[in-house]
Amino acid sequence: MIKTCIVGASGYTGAELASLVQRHPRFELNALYVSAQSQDAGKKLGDVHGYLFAQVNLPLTPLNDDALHSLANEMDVIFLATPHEASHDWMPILSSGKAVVFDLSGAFRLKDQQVFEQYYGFAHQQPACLEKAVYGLADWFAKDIKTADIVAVPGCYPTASLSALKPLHDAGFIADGHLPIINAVSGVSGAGRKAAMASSYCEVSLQAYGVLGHRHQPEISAYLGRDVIFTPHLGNFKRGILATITVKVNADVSPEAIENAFNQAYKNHAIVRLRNTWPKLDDVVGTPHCDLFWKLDTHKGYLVITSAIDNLLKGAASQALQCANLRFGYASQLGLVHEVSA
Ligand SMILES: NC(=O)C1=CN([C@@H]2O[C@H](COP(=O)(O)OP(=O)(O)OC[C@H]3O[C@@H](n4cnc5c(N)ncnc54)[C@H](OP(=O)(O)O)[C@@H]3O)[C@@H](O)[C@H]2O)C=CC1
Ligand SMILES: CC(=O)N[C@@H](CCC(=O)OP(=O)(O)O)C(=O)O
Repeated sequence: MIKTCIVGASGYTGAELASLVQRHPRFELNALYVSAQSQDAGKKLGDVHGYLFAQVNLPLTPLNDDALHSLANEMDVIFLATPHEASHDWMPILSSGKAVVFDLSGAFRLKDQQVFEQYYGFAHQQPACLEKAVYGLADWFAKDIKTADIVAVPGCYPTASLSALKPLHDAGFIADGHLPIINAVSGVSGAGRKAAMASSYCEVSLQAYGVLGHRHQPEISAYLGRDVIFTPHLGNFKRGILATITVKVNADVSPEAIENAFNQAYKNHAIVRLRNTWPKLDDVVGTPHCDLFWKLDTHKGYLVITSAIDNLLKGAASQALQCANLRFGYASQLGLVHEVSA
């Protein structure tokens, strides 16, 4: 069994990861960590998150310097479900041994350090780790993930957006001079578990935020290979992201060609489902899937695509596990979806 630990296990994505690893046929959940100051220190994870009651009984251990140093050689896999700053600071130690590190934060996704500082508000000081980090968009970068020692698991909005746009960009269908327009709504769990005014129950009402300045815009652009307009919205529901994306396509692009491009991109990818109707959040929440559906206006040359994911699963925890599966030589969906017989 592959020895696995989760740092930041009391948070929303960390708890989902614990649940997935616990049920996985090849990974073994060995330890759960929280910060040295954690209010949840010493509690069982199943007592903190009721849905894991009697399922995950490991305690939440405060992480100290000694543990940090030993994890790198004791573990085979370390999942970091921690704030960007903590992942940034700890990565050199955690990645210095045999463990492969899968970081759910944004600390190692953007290769351009100036852009990183502009969007994350602090200077990147781990250039060697940044150089080694591979972007973990599992259904697109499997070849690189299979040999990586550090995997930067994508953000939730970039996962929804790139899954929809990459087949079109790579096929050369997107018209030059037109930026894809991404409007996406996320549930409040995207903001994490800690209390904050903006994500407080009575304060949340459907609203755009981070307009023309959200850190996921450069992430989407960097891994798509072209600029985009990205507008996130916060919705008054707990989980899920629905992204509606409008793209101007070249004049000769037919509905059949688009269908073909999506079919080619996702054949043998059980996690991405090409739907025959507009996906709803309820179709994907609690699942590792990304659901896609689209329609082309052949007269105007505009394509509208809808992409739906669970932000805590395909947008974070289950995609991290897809990456770990790939890295250890398994099918990316192992432990995430059941095989369907014909
Ligand atoms: N929520 C989402 O939809 C997504 C989140 N992400 C990213 O994943 C990471 C985790 O997100 P999420 O689970 O939502 O966050 P939460 O706020 O829910 O959880 C954060 C976890 O990290 C721990 N933590 C906080 N501060 C520190 C610290 N200084 N050192 C060590 N541990 C710390 C917390 O425990 P404690 O405070 O008890 O120590 C908690 O276990 C973040 O980087 C986030 O940006 C990525 C994609 C989607
Ligand atoms: C609703 C909400 O607040 N969502 C988060 C995105 C969560 C995510 O994908 O996390 P990374 O920070 O790891 O990129 C936000 O907009 O900041």
